[in-house]
Amino acid sequence: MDVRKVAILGGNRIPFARSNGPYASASNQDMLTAAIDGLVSRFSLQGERIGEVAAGAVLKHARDFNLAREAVLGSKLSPETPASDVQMACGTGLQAIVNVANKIALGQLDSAIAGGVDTTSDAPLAVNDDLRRILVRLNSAKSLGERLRLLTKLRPGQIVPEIPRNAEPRTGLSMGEHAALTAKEWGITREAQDELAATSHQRLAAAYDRGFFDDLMTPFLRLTRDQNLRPDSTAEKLAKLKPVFGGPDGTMTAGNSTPLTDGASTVLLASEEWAKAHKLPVLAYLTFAETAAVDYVHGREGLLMAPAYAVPRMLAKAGLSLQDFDFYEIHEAFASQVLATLKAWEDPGFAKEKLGLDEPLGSIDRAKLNVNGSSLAAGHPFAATGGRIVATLAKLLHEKGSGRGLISICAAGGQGITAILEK
Ligand SMILES: CC(=O)CC(=O)SCCNC(=O)CCNC(=O)[C@H](O)C(C)(C)COP(=O)(O)OP(=O)(O)OC[C@H]1O[C@@H](n2cnc3c(N)ncnc32)[C@H](O)[C@@H]1OP(=O)(O)O
Repeated sequence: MDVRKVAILGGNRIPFARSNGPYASASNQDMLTAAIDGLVSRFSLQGERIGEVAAGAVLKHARDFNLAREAVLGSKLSPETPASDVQMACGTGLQAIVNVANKIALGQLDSAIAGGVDTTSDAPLAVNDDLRRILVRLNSAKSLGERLRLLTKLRPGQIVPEIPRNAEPRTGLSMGEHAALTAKEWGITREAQDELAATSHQRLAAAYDRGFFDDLMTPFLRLTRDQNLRPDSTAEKLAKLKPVFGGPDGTMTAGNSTPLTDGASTVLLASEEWAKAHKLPVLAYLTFAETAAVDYVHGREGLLMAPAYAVPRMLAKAGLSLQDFDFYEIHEAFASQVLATLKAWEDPGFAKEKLGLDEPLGSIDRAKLNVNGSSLAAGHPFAATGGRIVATLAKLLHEKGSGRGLISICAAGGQGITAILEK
């Protein structure tokens, strides 16, 4: 069977909002539907039966058991468009894109929309296990007596809801606390983290100023730009913030960590034939992808270091070196995570002991890293980050007219997902 090329035709996102800000009353469904409808109007897809929509959210209400399908039904796409949910923590958006890309490559789909959404404002609250069991049984109780018997089992302590923590269930540590351990292990300085964060804000602001996002974004609830963006960020200003992870001597602050964010993103992918039939230019092709997972539970590796393993595997399959790229899109979960990953790739010991390589991957040209800013400035609505990055990189390659870009995204659960886009 011939494997077909997978074309990226465009992306769309709503501006990202800070948690409990302008999108506080919006649900995942509202935001994902808006991100899909932005693509629909930009690419004239009203009533179109797309091959498949794949999307997901990290924090999901029970009512959203197939969030992607509900968003399709709320959108202007044909209601005959199939849809499925994907979950890989912060890798969700890119995993959804890779899933449909593989189906396009195999000829199972001609067109697809993939993406993700998250809201920490509308996070689902869980109820105590005992209370849940009682409520489920109450729902099917056959008599008043049975209902009363069940209600007498309720205890006041069971009524308090459980608020989801941004923490790893197997260690109890938050992602920030995990990242702080890795920052210490790799000797990542506060200055380097603040410098990276300031650059992210300055580059995102410059990209807005030159209209880069004009055809990648649809305003939502009156927000027209990422709310977290502070164009006047400098390393000097960031140096004044107090540590939030890693104790009083920690190097991680609210400025060099991603904020809790609400938002959604989508990407339109297709076969070359479908793109041609719809007279749509191809921005870039998705050519390789890889996933990796690390054992952070027993302390063998840092929670967010899996991309450091996925990238060398992907490069080996692609026959490329780390330096063979025009753009590097490394998701800035925390500035320290990006810097630890870059340091690992430069380290001969890591190459030998962890990757089984004779030589380290080497360093990258930092001028090519996150050239239009990344998650520290834009914010990070977990599952929406993959779509933001793919849409940004595809457009960068289209503007350049040729070249290759590398994507690297760390995810909770000790996982990582990476991809290569080419023009
Ligand atoms: C999920 C996966 O699978 C993988 C991943 O991506 S891991 C990453 C997941 N994401 C996270 O874990 C989110 C981590 N972030 C957080 O928990 C919170 O944002 C945080 C604890 C870091 C900070 O929360 P907060 O205290 O509410 O932040 P916030 O009030 O906005 O900022 C604190 C201060 O810093 C200042 N500040 C923030 N950014 C700044 C900047 N760029 N320049 C100057 N000042 C800044 C704010 O103005 C504020 O100052 P004041 O106290 O004087 O008002």
